[in-house]
Amino acid sequence: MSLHTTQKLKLHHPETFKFDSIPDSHAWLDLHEHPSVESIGPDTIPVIDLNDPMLIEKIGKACEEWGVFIISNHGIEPEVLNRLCSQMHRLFALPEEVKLKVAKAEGTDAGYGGGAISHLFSKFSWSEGFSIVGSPVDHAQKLWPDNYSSFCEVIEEYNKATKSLGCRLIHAILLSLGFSEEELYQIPIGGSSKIKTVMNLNSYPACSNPDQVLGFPPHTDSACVTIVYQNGSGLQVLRRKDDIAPTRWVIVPAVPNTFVVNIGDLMHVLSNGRFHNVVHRVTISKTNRLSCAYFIGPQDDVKLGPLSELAGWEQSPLYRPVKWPGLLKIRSKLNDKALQAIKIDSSSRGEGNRISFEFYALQA
Ligand SMILES: O=C(O)CCC(=O)C(=O)O
Ligand SMILES: [Fe+2]
Repeated sequence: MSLHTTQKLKLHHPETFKFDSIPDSHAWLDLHEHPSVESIGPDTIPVIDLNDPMLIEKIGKACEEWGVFIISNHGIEPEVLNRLCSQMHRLFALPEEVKLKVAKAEGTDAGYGGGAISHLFSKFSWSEGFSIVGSPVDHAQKLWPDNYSSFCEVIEEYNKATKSLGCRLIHAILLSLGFSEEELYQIPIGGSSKIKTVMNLNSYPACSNPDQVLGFPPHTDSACVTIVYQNGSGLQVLRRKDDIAPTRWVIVPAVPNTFVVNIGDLMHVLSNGRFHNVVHRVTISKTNRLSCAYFIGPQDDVKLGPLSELAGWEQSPLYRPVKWPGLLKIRSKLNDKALQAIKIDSSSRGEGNRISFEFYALQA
Protein backbone atom coordinates (compact mmCIF):
# COMPACT_ATOMS: atom_id res chain seq x y z
CA MET A 1 0.00 0.00 0.00
CA SER A 2 1.48 3.35 -0.96
CA LEU A 3 1.90 6.16 1.55
CA HIS A 4 -0.32 8.24 -0.72
CA THR A 5 -3.24 5.80 -0.34
CA THR A 6 -2.81 5.56 3.40
CA GLN A 7 -2.63 9.33 3.88
CA LYS A 8 -5.66 9.96 1.72
CA LEU A 9 -7.83 7.43 3.50
CA LYS A 10 -6.26 8.10 6.88
CA LEU A 11 -5.53 4.40 6.94
CA HIS A 12 -2.60 2.69 8.52
CA HIS A 13 0.39 0.93 7.30
CA PRO A 14 -0.35 -2.76 8.03
CA GLU A 15 2.43 -2.82 10.61
CA THR A 16 1.13 0.18 12.54
CA PHE A 17 -0.90 -1.71 15.10
CA LYS A 18 2.15 -3.78 15.96
CA PHE A 19 4.47 -0.87 16.81
CA ASP A 20 6.21 -1.18 20.17
CA SER A 21 6.42 2.54 20.61
CA ILE A 22 3.85 4.93 19.18
CA PRO A 23 5.05 6.98 16.20
CA ASP A 24 4.47 10.75 16.23
CA SER A 25 1.84 10.40 13.53
CA HIS A 26 -0.38 8.49 15.99
CA ALA A 27 0.54 10.11 19.33
CA TRP A 28 -2.16 12.60 20.30
CA LEU A 29 -1.35 15.62 22.43
CA ASP A 30 -3.87 17.01 24.96
CA LEU A 31 -5.28 13.53 25.49
CA HIS A 32 -5.22 14.02 29.23
CA GLU A 33 -6.24 17.66 29.35
CA HIS A 34 -9.46 16.62 31.10
CA PRO A 35 -9.75 13.63 33.45
CA SER A 36 -11.73 10.50 32.56
CA VAL A 37 -14.29 9.58 35.22
CA GLU A 38 -16.65 6.65 35.80
CA SER A 39 -20.37 6.96 35.16
CA ILE A 40 -21.39 7.17 38.82
CA GLY A 41 -23.17 9.53 41.24
CA PRO A 42 -24.20 12.81 39.60
CA ASP A 43 -22.20 11.78 36.51
CA THR A 44 -24.31 8.67 35.88
CA ILE A 45 -25.25 8.40 32.21
CA PRO A 46 -29.03 7.73 32.09
CA VAL A 47 -30.06 4.11 31.51
CA ILE A 48 -33.56 3.95 30.05
CA ASP A 49 -35.76 0.87 29.83
CA LEU A 50 -37.80 1.16 26.63
CA ASN A 51 -40.77 -0.41 28.43
CA ASP A 52 -40.73 2.25 31.16
CA PRO A 53 -44.16 3.95 31.48
CA MET A 54 -42.26 7.25 31.95
CA LEU A 55 -40.26 6.66 28.74
CA ILE A 56 -41.10 9.95 26.97
CA GLU A 57 -40.23 12.13 29.97
CA LYS A 58 -37.02 10.22 30.68
CA ILE A 59 -35.84 10.37 27.06
CA GLY A 60 -36.58 14.11 26.82
CA LYS A 61 -34.65 14.79 30.01
CA ALA A 62 -31.69 12.66 28.89
CA CYS A 63 -31.57 14.42 25.49
CA GLU A 64 -31.57 17.80 27.16
CA GLU A 65 -29.17 17.14 30.00
CA TRP A 66 -26.80 14.62 28.43
CA GLY A 67 -27.32 14.08 24.70
CA VAL A 68 -26.49 10.45 25.39
CA PHE A 69 -28.27 7.57 27.13
CA ILE A 70 -28.16 3.80 27.34
CA ILE A 71 -31.22 1.76 26.36
CA SER A 72 -32.27 -1.62 27.66
CA ASN A 73 -35.23 -3.82 26.65
CA HIS A 74 -34.80 -2.71 23.05
CA GLY A 75 -36.08 -5.98 21.58
CA ILE A 76 -33.00 -6.91 19.49
CA GLU A 77 -31.99 -10.49 20.24
CA PRO A 78 -28.52 -11.06 21.78
CA GLU A 79 -28.04 -13.79 19.20
CA VAL A 80 -28.19 -11.18 16.37
CA LEU A 81 -25.61 -9.06 18.19
CA ASN A 82 -23.31 -12.07 18.62
CA ARG A 83 -23.53 -12.86 14.92
CA LEU A 84 -22.87 -9.22 14.03
CA CYS A 85 -19.80 -9.29 16.26
CA SER A 86 -18.39 -12.45 14.67
CA GLN A 87 -18.88 -11.02 11.17
CA MET A 88 -17.05 -7.86 12.26
CA HIS A 89 -14.16 -9.98 13.56
CA ARG A 90 -14.13 -11.83 10.25
CA LEU A 91 -14.07 -8.58 8.27
CA PHE A 92 -11.29 -6.85 10.16
CA ALA A 93 -9.16 -10.00 10.30
CA LEU A 94 -8.88 -9.99 6.49
CA PRO A 95 -5.46 -9.10 5.05
CA GLU A 96 -4.97 -5.38 4.40
CA GLU A 97 -4.73 -5.86 0.63
CA VAL A 98 -8.16 -7.54 0.60
CA LYS A 99 -9.80 -4.79 2.66
CA LEU A 100 -8.28 -2.19 0.33
CA LYS A 101 -10.23 -3.71 -2.56
CA VAL A 102 -13.28 -2.03 -1.03
CA ALA A 103 -11.57 1.20 0.11
CA LYS A 104 -13.91 4.22 0.09
CA ALA A 105 -13.72 5.85 -3.31
CA GLU A 106 -13.43 9.64 -3.43
CA GLY A 107 -16.82 11.25 -2.82
CA THR A 108 -18.50 8.06 -1.60
CA ASP A 109 -19.61 7.13 1.89
CA ALA A 110 -19.48 3.35 1.70
CA GLY A 111 -16.45 1.13 2.07
CA TYR A 112 -13.27 0.64 4.08
CA GLY A 113 -11.39 3.61 5.51
CA GLY A 114 -11.26 6.23 8.21
CA GLY A 115 -14.15 8.28 9.57
CA ALA A 116 -15.85 11.05 7.55
CA ILE A 117 -13.92 13.78 9.36
CA SER A 118 -10.64 11.95 9.98
CA HIS A 119 -8.84 14.10 7.40
CA LEU A 120 -9.49 17.16 9.60
CA PHE A 121 -7.18 15.89 12.29
CA SER A 122 -3.42 16.01 12.11
CA LYS A 123 -3.00 12.62 13.78
CA PHE A 124 -4.10 9.15 12.79
CA SER A 125 -6.77 7.34 14.77
CA TRP A 126 -6.03 3.91 16.21
CA SER A 127 -8.91 2.31 14.35
CA GLU A 128 -10.23 0.93 11.10
CA GLY A 129 -13.77 1.32 9.79
CA PHE A 130 -16.14 -0.06 7.22
CA SER A 131 -19.23 1.96 6.24
CA ILE A 132 -22.38 0.47 4.81
CA VAL A 133 -25.00 2.53 2.97
CA GLY A 134 -27.80 0.42 1.49
CA SER A 135 -26.83 -3.12 0.53
CA PRO A 136 -23.31 -4.37 1.39
CA VAL A 137 -23.48 -7.10 -1.25
CA ASP A 138 -21.14 -5.58 -3.87
CA HIS A 139 -18.41 -5.00 -1.31
CA ALA A 140 -18.98 -8.36 0.42
CA GLN A 141 -18.57 -10.18 -2.90
CA LYS A 142 -15.17 -8.54 -3.36
CA LEU A 143 -14.11 -9.43 0.18
CA TRP A 144 -15.33 -13.04 0.16
CA PRO A 145 -16.06 -14.07 -3.46
CA ASP A 146 -17.13 -17.58 -2.41
CA ASN A 147 -18.75 -16.91 0.93
CA TYR A 148 -20.33 -13.49 1.26
CA SER A 149 -23.93 -14.35 2.13
CA SER A 150 -23.46 -14.90 5.90
CA PHE A 151 -22.11 -11.32 6.19
CA CYS A 152 -24.94 -9.84 4.10
CA GLU A 153 -27.61 -11.77 5.99
CA VAL A 154 -26.62 -10.52 9.41
CA ILE A 155 -26.14 -6.96 8.16
CA GLU A 156 -29.61 -7.01 6.60
CA GLU A 157 -31.18 -8.45 9.73
CA TYR A 158 -29.42 -5.95 11.98
CA ASN A 159 -30.29 -3.10 9.63
CA LYS A 160 -33.99 -3.95 9.67
CA ALA A 161 -34.17 -4.32 13.44
CA THR A 162 -32.10 -1.23 14.19
CA LYS A 163 -33.98 0.95 11.73
CA SER A 164 -37.26 0.09 13.38
CA LEU A 165 -35.71 0.66 16.82
CA GLY A 166 -34.45 4.03 15.56
CA CYS A 167 -37.92 5.03 14.38
CA ARG A 168 -39.31 4.15 17.83
CA LEU A 169 -36.64 6.28 19.46
CA ILE A 170 -37.22 9.23 17.13
CA HIS A 171 -40.95 9.06 17.86
CA ALA A 172 -40.30 9.10 21.59
CA ILE A 173 -37.88 12.02 21.19
CA LEU A 174 -40.38 14.02 19.10
CA LEU A 175 -43.20 13.26 21.55
CA SER A 176 -40.98 14.57 24.34
CA LEU A 177 -40.74 17.86 22.42
CA GLY A 178 -44.51 18.21 22.78
CA PHE A 179 -45.78 16.88 19.43
CA SER A 180 -48.87 14.69 19.30
CA GLU A 181 -48.94 11.26 17.62
CA GLU A 182 -50.79 12.77 14.62
CA GLU A 183 -48.29 15.62 14.22
CA LEU A 184 -45.33 13.21 14.07
CA TYR A 185 -46.09 12.34 10.47
CA GLN A 186 -45.85 15.98 9.35
CA ILE A 187 -42.23 15.98 10.47
CA PRO A 188 -39.84 14.76 7.74
CA ILE A 189 -38.18 12.17 9.98
CA GLY A 190 -41.41 11.28 11.80
CA GLY A 191 -42.19 8.52 9.27
CA SER A 192 -39.78 5.77 8.18
CA SER A 193 -40.12 6.60 4.44
CA LYS A 194 -37.97 9.75 4.69
CA ILE A 195 -35.23 8.19 6.78
CA LYS A 196 -31.70 7.34 5.64
CA THR A 197 -29.34 5.14 7.62
CA VAL A 198 -25.60 4.61 7.53
CA MET A 199 -23.87 1.78 9.41
CA ASN A 200 -20.24 2.18 10.50
CA LEU A 201 -18.43 -0.91 11.69
CA ASN A 202 -15.41 0.07 13.77
CA SER A 203 -12.45 -1.93 15.02
CA TYR A 204 -10.10 -0.56 17.67
CA PRO A 205 -7.04 -2.82 17.85
CA ALA A 206 -5.35 -3.51 21.17
CA CYS A 207 -2.41 -1.21 21.92
CA SER A 208 0.48 -1.66 24.32
CA ASN A 209 0.58 2.12 24.94
CA PRO A 210 -3.13 2.98 24.99
CA ASP A 211 -2.56 6.25 26.85
CA GLN A 212 -0.94 7.86 23.82
CA VAL A 213 -3.47 7.03 21.10
CA LEU A 214 -7.13 7.67 20.30
CA GLY A 215 -9.63 5.45 18.51
CA PHE A 216 -11.78 8.38 17.47
CA PRO A 217 -10.96 12.03 18.20
CA PRO A 218 -13.54 14.28 19.94
CA HIS A 219 -16.51 14.97 17.64
CA THR A 220 -20.28 15.20 17.48
CA ASP A 221 -22.27 12.96 15.15
CA SER A 222 -23.95 14.73 12.23
CA ALA A 223 -27.10 12.55 12.18
CA CYS A 224 -30.30 12.92 14.19
CA VAL A 225 -29.51 9.96 16.42
CA THR A 226 -26.80 7.29 16.51
CA ILE A 227 -27.41 3.85 17.97
CA VAL A 228 -24.11 2.35 19.11
CA TYR A 229 -23.49 -1.31 19.79
CA GLN A 230 -20.19 -1.93 21.62
CA ASN A 231 -18.52 -5.10 22.86
CA GLY A 232 -16.40 -3.31 25.47
CA SER A 233 -15.83 0.14 26.95
CA GLY A 234 -13.86 2.91 25.24
CA LEU A 235 -16.52 5.47 24.36
CA GLN A 236 -16.39 8.65 26.48
CA VAL A 237 -18.70 11.69 26.52
CA LEU A 238 -17.68 15.23 27.40
CA ARG A 239 -19.30 16.90 30.42
CA ARG A 240 -18.41 20.56 30.55
CA LYS A 241 -17.54 22.35 33.79
CA ASP A 242 -20.61 22.66 36.00
CA ASP A 243 -21.53 22.90 39.69
CA ILE A 244 -20.34 19.33 40.21
CA ALA A 245 -16.84 19.31 38.71
CA PRO A 246 -14.48 20.78 36.11
CA THR A 247 -14.73 19.57 32.51
CA ARG A 248 -14.30 15.77 32.33
CA TRP A 249 -14.76 12.76 30.06
CA VAL A 250 -17.39 10.36 31.39
CA ILE A 251 -16.71 6.73 30.47
CA VAL A 252 -19.78 5.14 28.87
CA PRO A 253 -20.10 1.72 30.55
CA ALA A 254 -20.38 -1.34 28.33
CA VAL A 255 -23.55 -2.99 29.64
CA PRO A 256 -24.32 -6.31 27.90
CA ASN A 257 -27.40 -6.27 25.64
CA THR A 258 -27.82 -2.52 25.69
CA PHE A 259 -27.20 0.19 23.12
CA VAL A 260 -25.81 3.67 23.55
CA VAL A 261 -27.84 6.44 21.88
CA ASN A 262 -26.10 9.69 20.90
CA ILE A 263 -27.95 12.86 19.94
CA GLY A 264 -26.39 14.34 16.80
CA ASP A 265 -26.19 17.77 15.16
CA LEU A 266 -29.41 17.40 13.15
CA MET A 267 -31.47 16.63 16.25
CA HIS A 268 -29.89 19.62 17.97
CA VAL A 269 -31.02 21.77 15.02
CA LEU A 270 -34.48 20.19 14.89
CA SER A 271 -35.02 20.82 18.60
CA ASN A 272 -33.85 24.42 18.13
CA GLY A 273 -30.85 23.88 20.36
CA ARG A 274 -32.78 22.21 23.18
CA PHE A 275 -31.24 18.77 22.78
CA HIS A 276 -27.53 18.40 23.36
CA ASN A 277 -25.39 17.08 20.50
CA VAL A 278 -22.91 15.34 22.69
CA VAL A 279 -19.15 15.55 22.08
CA HIS A 280 -17.60 12.10 22.37
CA ARG A 281 -14.35 10.27 21.69
CA VAL A 282 -13.06 6.71 21.77
CA THR A 283 -10.09 5.67 23.87
CA ILE A 284 -7.99 2.55 23.34
CA SER A 285 -7.09 -0.27 25.69
CA LYS A 286 -4.94 -3.36 25.75
CA THR A 287 -7.75 -5.44 24.27
CA ASN A 288 -9.44 -5.18 20.88
CA ARG A 289 -12.84 -3.45 20.83
CA LEU A 290 -15.56 -3.53 18.19
CA SER A 291 -18.44 -1.14 17.75
CA CYS A 292 -21.21 -0.53 15.27
CA ALA A 293 -22.46 3.05 14.99
CA TYR A 294 -25.83 3.20 13.25
CA PHE A 295 -26.61 6.73 12.09
CA ILE A 296 -30.21 7.79 11.44
CA GLY A 297 -31.00 10.99 9.59
CA PRO A 298 -33.21 12.29 6.80
CA GLN A 299 -32.89 11.22 3.16
CA ASP A 300 -30.52 13.36 1.12
CA ASP A 301 -33.19 15.58 -0.44
CA VAL A 302 -34.93 16.43 2.85
CA LYS A 303 -34.21 19.77 4.50
CA LEU A 304 -34.39 19.81 8.27
CA GLY A 305 -34.71 22.96 10.32
CA PRO A 306 -35.88 23.84 13.81
CA LEU A 307 -39.41 22.62 14.40
CA SER A 308 -40.27 25.81 16.27
CA GLU A 309 -42.92 26.97 13.82
CA LEU A 310 -44.66 23.63 13.71
CA ALA A 311 -44.60 23.38 17.47
CA GLY A 312 -45.56 27.00 18.03
CA TRP A 313 -42.58 27.51 20.31
CA GLU A 314 -42.03 31.05 21.39
CA GLN A 315 -38.34 31.03 20.63
CA SER A 316 -37.56 31.96 17.03
CA PRO A 317 -35.51 29.51 14.92
CA LEU A 318 -31.81 29.49 15.77
CA TYR A 319 -30.68 27.63 12.64
CA ARG A 320 -31.39 27.69 8.93
CA PRO A 321 -32.77 24.46 7.44
CA VAL A 322 -30.11 22.13 6.11
CA LYS A 323 -29.90 18.86 4.18
CA TRP A 324 -27.79 16.07 5.65
CA PRO A 325 -25.24 16.06 2.76
CA GLY A 326 -25.06 19.86 3.05
CA LEU A 327 -24.21 19.65 6.72
CA LEU A 328 -21.57 16.99 6.01
CA LYS A 329 -19.99 19.26 3.44
CA ILE A 330 -19.82 22.12 5.94
CA ARG A 331 -18.44 19.79 8.62
CA SER A 332 -15.73 18.57 6.26
CA LYS A 333 -14.48 22.16 6.06
CA LEU A 334 -15.30 23.57 9.50
CA ASN A 335 -15.44 20.48 11.73
CA ASP A 336 -16.81 21.47 15.15
CA LYS A 337 -17.68 25.00 13.97
CA ALA A 338 -20.17 23.66 11.39
CA LEU A 339 -23.35 24.55 13.26
CA GLN A 340 -22.19 28.13 13.66
CA ALA A 341 -22.25 28.36 9.89
CA ILE A 342 -26.00 27.72 9.75
CA LYS A 343 -26.81 29.73 12.86
CA ILE A 344 -29.19 32.65 12.45
CA ASP A 345 -27.57 35.45 14.35
CA SER A 346 -29.13 38.68 13.20
CA SER A 347 -27.50 40.77 15.90
CA SER A 348 -23.98 39.79 14.91
CA ARG A 349 -22.17 41.55 12.12
CA GLY A 350 -18.92 39.84 12.90
CA GLU A 351 -16.80 37.06 11.51
CA GLY A 352 -19.24 34.31 12.44
CA ASN A 353 -21.96 35.74 10.28
CA ARG A 354 -19.76 36.02 7.24
CA ILE A 355 -18.88 32.34 7.51
CA SER A 356 -22.60 31.60 7.80
CA PHE A 357 -23.59 33.03 4.49
CA GLU A 358 -20.63 31.64 2.61
CA PHE A 359 -21.30 28.09 3.78
CA TYR A 360 -25.04 28.31 3.54
CA ALA A 361 -24.63 29.10 -0.16
CA LEU A 362 -22.31 26.10 -0.46
CA GLN A 363 -24.85 23.59 0.79
CA ALA A 364 -28.24 25.09 -0.08
O1 LIG B 1 -16.95 3.28 18.74
C1 LIG B 1 -17.77 3.98 19.32
O2 LIG B 1 -18.20 3.69 20.44
C2 LIG B 1 -18.31 5.24 18.71
C3 LIG B 1 -17.84 5.52 17.32
C4 LIG B 1 -18.27 6.87 16.88
O3 LIG B 1 -18.31 7.80 17.65
C5 LIG B 1 -18.67 7.10 15.48
O4 LIG B 1 -18.58 6.15 14.66
O5 LIG B 1 -19.11 8.22 15.19
FE1 LIG C 1 -19.48 9.40 16.85
